[in-house]
Amino acid sequence: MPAHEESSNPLAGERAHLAASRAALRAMREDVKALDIRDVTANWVNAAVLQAQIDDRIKALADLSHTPLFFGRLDYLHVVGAEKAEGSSGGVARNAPAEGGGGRREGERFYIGRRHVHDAHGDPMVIDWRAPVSQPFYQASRNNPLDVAHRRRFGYTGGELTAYEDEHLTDPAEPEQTSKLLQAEIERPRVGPMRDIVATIQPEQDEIVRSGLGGTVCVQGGPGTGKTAVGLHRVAYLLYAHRERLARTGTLVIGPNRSFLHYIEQVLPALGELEVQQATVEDLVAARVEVRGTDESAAAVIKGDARMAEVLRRAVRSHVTPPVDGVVVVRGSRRWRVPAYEIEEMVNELLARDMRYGAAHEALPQRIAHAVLVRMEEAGEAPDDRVQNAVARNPAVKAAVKAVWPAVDPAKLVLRLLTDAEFLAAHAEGILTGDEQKRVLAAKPARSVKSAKWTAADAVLIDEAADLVARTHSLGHVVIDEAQDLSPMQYRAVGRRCSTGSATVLGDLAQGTTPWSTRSWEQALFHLGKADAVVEELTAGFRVPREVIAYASRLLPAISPGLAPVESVRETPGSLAVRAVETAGELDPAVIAACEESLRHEGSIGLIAADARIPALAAALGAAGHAYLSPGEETTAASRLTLVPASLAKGLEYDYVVLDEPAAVVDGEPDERTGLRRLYVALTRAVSGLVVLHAAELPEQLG
Ligand SMILES: Nc1ncnc2c1ncn2[C@@H]1O[C@H](COP(=O)(O)OP(=O)(O)OP(=O)(O)O)[C@@H](O)[C@H]1O
Repeated sequence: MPAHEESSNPLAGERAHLAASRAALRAMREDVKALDIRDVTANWVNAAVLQAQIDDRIKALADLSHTPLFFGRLDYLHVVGAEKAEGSSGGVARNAPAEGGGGRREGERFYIGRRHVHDAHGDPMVIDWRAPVSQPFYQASRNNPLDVAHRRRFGYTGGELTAYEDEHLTDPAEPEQTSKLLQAEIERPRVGPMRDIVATIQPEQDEIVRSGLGGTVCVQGGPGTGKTAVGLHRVAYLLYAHRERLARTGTLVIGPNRSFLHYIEQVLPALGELEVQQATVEDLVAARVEVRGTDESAAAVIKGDARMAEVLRRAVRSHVTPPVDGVVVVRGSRRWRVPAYEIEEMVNELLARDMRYGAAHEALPQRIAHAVLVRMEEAGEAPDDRVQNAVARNPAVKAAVKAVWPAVDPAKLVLRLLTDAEFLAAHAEGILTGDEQKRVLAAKPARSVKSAKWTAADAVLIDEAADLVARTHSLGHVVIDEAQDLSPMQYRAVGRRCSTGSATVLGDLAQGTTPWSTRSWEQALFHLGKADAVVEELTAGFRVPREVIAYASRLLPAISPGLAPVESVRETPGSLAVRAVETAGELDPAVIAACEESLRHEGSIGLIAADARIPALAAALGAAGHAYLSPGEETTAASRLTLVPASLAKGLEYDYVVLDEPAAVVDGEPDERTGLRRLYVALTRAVSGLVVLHAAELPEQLG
């Protein structure tokens, strides 16, 4: 396009670049589809593997009509060095800026989007937001323009490019303004699953997203500060910057429950990342036993306490017994004897090493066999490796190992600890008080691993024991969302899944609602095995309107003294209404009326209530002819109302929230502080408006 056209009608110029980029993406896809792999693959296994990779690539190259191919543009002042321009996936979109009147080519222009697109010559048309050259799109400011003369943000309606917004960062005459496109993005109604925020990541969020793979980052942030969004974008970034390594080692996102995982599961695919596992902590540890029971909270707190790790370590090690007799191995006409004291030395040496119990169990027969071989050599024989292996498998050696260092079954071990008071006492001595021991002992001891009613906390203990026996496989990176709710033992379970990798820990101390919830991030990171992690804080709120967050923040002194309230970026006057009804009987009709009022607006509606109130409200909604969804079910334009038990509200958001009877939400928890925290979570789910309805008195802390 000629330069004069660009300057006289910028939108047309940008649309032309969009159309050309789309055509280029289509061509890239066609190229991959046309690949003929028959000649390059030697056998059908290779062919199948290659074909699967090609299919993934075709999927990744799809042009999604509702996700804009690019959302920003940077015009650099100078030519960008190759090392900065190149991300791990190769080239970058580099176009010469339209030549001005003098036709002088200066810096370079980059279009920034979700993925890399190049034209038929391999020249880039759109560059990935994760490439180093894209970072100034998020970070450049008037104070520090990072060599960017001109930043442009694009606005879309449907799939159409309809608006743009310019900042001339090096022009002192241009006044500073907040971006209307950012504001519009934040206020866009929230129908459907969680969306990516790639076009509007804020500078302090970007810093966390791009922090290196080597280190663990912990983010403390109040409701709606973008912790979940940041964690998911960080995975996408790491997969871009370290794709090969992470493809080998794997990545995992941990969330509090299934409905939450459903809510977030679309974000990574929208960013082109399909290979990230998602699970709850229960999913991770429940692979070994089926969880069918529940604990009293006092028992669960003790089982989740880090001291249990030491009890388990002692219990596992207690299986090692000093040898009484030596070993006599008979081979042919000869007998070889390894005396007890020598086996004891081997055992002591294995105990002194930082070795898994099971690995030592495997090593001991080889050590004994080696001692036998030494004797054979001394006697003039010339045994080889095969002889050593044969000796290691000799029944006498096996019997000795069984007596000295027997195999340990993790589930059986935990079952014994939880059912055999003497066994527990022997290993918990000096660690758990007598009272604590009584609390963890099962009321109705099960006979077998199969018949036991394992609880979630038991499964974590078994996982710990299993790790003492055999090292748990570590992934390359793990993101833990709503981390404040994990027990120390759960942190350990997650920590061993990233022992050789790194983690992103996301949470809010004020939203901890488990009896064992995190009191300080330093402690949590210690249990995770990442004590050297940095703790960052996010304070700008992108969800909850100012009035609503101010109301909810009245609870902070009671639930998390010392935490600063979130600074909302959203001024929405009239977003909060608190209404009292005279009698309990009037509550349900008033709640239904408030839902109907909210339904008149665009966007999703969440009716949040104490878990115990859900059946009554479900019936009332039904009687009034309103269909409703459960949390995690996707809202659509046709079906926008979700009935949310307070216990499942964490992490979710709705455009309009109707909150039923706060006192019942508080009373639904075992203690007042947990109740108020649950209420804080419920009060902070609304994007546009919150209506609080109550027949009972409001908790005084809200007063
Ligand atoms: N930079 C941003 N641009 C646009 N929207 C954003 C940005 N950051 C966060 N948001 C939006 O704000 C909302 C809240 O984000 P998110 O759920 O990640 O917050 P959170 O800190 O995890 O909240 P909670 O503590 O309640 O779980 C989401 O709708 C998210 O898309």
